[in-house]
Amino acid sequence: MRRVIALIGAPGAGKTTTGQSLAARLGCEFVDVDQLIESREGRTIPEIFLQQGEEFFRSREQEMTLTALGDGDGPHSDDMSARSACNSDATRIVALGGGGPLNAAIAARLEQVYTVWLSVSARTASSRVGLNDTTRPLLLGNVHSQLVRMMAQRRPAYQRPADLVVAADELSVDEVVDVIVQALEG
Ligand SMILES: Nc1ncnc2c1ncn2[C@@H]1O[C@H](COP(=O)(O)OP(=O)(O)OP(=O)(O)O)[C@@H](O)[C@H]1O
Ligand SMILES: O=C(O)C1=C[C@@H](O)[C@@H](O)[C@H](O)C1
Ligand SMILES: [Mg+2]
Repeated sequence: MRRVIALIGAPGAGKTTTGQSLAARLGCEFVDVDQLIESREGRTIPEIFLQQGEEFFRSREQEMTLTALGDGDGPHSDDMSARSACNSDATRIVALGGGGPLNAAIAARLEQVYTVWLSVSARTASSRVGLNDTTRPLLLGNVHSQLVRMMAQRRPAYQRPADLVVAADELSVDEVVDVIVQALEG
């Protein structure tokens, strides 16, 4: 049976970067849900928010996330341009969008896969996304204060499904991958 490892956490936590690196280390498939949505929609996430609003984005996010987290037999493989080359189809790494775990259907599915919460402080997240980020519609304005508010609100949704919590403030990408691999082997 296919093993799915889901990476969750705030914007800037490192889901995409860590997911790519973990997939390379394990030699397996990688899917980034944000990239999948952009590729399926043929436009960027800020464009989707601007043109059709957050509600539309969230419904696409639910659909794409459930597809990515699916049981491995779904129609995912051939048309997921965001996946990386892999030499094993036993495992798939899925990096969710930052808001994915707030959705009830996604939260339920996260209970059935191995979920890793990349936990960082708002300070770390804002230094990583940059104070003038324009690619994340929910952070427009004061990035740091938006992240403080968002992360306080989301903490339970990240905590609940997590099989592994990686406190990633002080860790390099390689070190985060080491922690995950050790937990998977342990
Ligand atoms: N452990 C780390 N140490 C230092 N920099 C990191 C680490 N993880 C990620 N980064 C850097 O932080 C930035 C944000 O990382 P990334 O895009 O992977 O975050 P994300 O969780 O996918 O964010 P989003 O939810 O917005 O997609 C990137 O520039 C990345 O190189
Ligand atoms: O935190 C969020 O709600 C979001 C994070 C990004 O990954 C994107 O999914 C989108 O910008 C929304
Ligand atoms: Mg990302």
